[in-house]
Amino acid sequence: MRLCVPNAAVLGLFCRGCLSRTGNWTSRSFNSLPRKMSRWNSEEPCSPHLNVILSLLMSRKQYGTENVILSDIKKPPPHVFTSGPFVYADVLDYKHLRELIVNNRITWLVHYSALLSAVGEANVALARKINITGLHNVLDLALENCLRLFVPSTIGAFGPSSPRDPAPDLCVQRPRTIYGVSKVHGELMGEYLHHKYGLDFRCLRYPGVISVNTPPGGGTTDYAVQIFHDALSTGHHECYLRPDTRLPMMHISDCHRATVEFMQAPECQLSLRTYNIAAMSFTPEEVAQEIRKHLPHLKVTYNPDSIRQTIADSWPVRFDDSNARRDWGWAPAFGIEELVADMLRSVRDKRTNEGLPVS
Ligand SMILES: NC(=O)c1ccc[n+]([C@@H]2O[C@H](COP(=O)([O-])OP(=O)(O)OC[C@H]3O[C@@H](n4cnc5c(N)ncnc54)[C@H](O)[C@@H]3O)[C@@H](O)[C@H]2O)c1
Ligand SMILES: C[C@@H](O)[C@H](N)C(=O)O
Repeated sequence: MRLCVPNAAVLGLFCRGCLSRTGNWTSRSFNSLPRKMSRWNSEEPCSPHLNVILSLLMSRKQYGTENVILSDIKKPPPHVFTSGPFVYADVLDYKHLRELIVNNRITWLVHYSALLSAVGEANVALARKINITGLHNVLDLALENCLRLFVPSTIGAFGPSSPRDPAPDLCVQRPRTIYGVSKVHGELMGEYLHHKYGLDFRCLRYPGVISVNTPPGGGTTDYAVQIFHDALSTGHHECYLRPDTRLPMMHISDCHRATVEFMQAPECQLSLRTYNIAAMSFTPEEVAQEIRKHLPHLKVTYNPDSIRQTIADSWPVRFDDSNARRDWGWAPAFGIEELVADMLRSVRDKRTNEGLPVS
């Protein structure tokens, strides 16, 4: 049995076997790297993405190393490569994806590959290709091979005309980014194929995900990861959002647990195919204040970037996740205090292990 988690802009996992029947999960990440990640990704060509890597490693613990196949178009770091099956897979290469699914008897597919919000605006044609054409490939293959398919959506699937505080599961969705448009398209296509052909499509709208292993991927919420690295290196963070910009956020371990719990939930418990999940909402100033409880010297200056500020201003400030809580028992473990303490500990350990100074 194998679970495959393709990296939809983040993760690609293939899973051998059906979780519900066998308890085995195989994951693969299908990550295709935009040729021009320019200002966001340039210095981290080989870094693991938070969601993908962590999810994969944890999934492997739970479902068996050989049962989760990770994939990407980027070379993985050594510890990922040696942790279990890893294959090259481009979400735009339909024939190769099909070969991987057939040859490995994949039963679950987690599709993380995508270009995120800010980098998508910088390269709309590529974002359209990866986020929409890549998704169509994955949907077709899931249907053809009776796979259970997970595709993450995002707070970015909402726009300025959506209710923002809180945003419910079902409401007006008119996002103003190609990223958001592609995510709404994914939600609707998956739900259509579920209702028309019985595809076991499952989708969670993630808040901004925070992890020590996640390098900036060109998202609007990237600052909430970078601030921890800056706090422990230079002690100064320059934020590209205004200090009062409130956005929903989540610790990676809650994000991963939500995904696994949702994938394991019996179909009869699901009243929706796309759910919001929430944990906390904070502003740059609030997270800086919480960090200062541990590192009083942290200095934050603000230099709003018009593209990312406009995107953030169009997104929800809070998510209503009451349907996920009611239907399949979703409950986050991390609030802002726990998140900040854990991130500072993890970033400190990472820097120490890499021989870097810690401020
Ligand atoms: N990180 C977050 O805060 C967040 C929030 C909400 C939703 N999500 C969703 O989670 C998923 C992962 O996000 P992330 O933060 O890890 O993004 P990321 O930018 O860090 O990773 C994207 C991955 O996609 C891969 N990729 C790009 N083109 C590909 C192709 N042609 N074939 C295969 N792989 C390709 C890249 O190599 C990269 O590893 C995305 O679908 C994103 O929309 C992320
Ligand atoms: C929110 C999410 O989808 C992603 N982190 C972004 O900012 O684009």
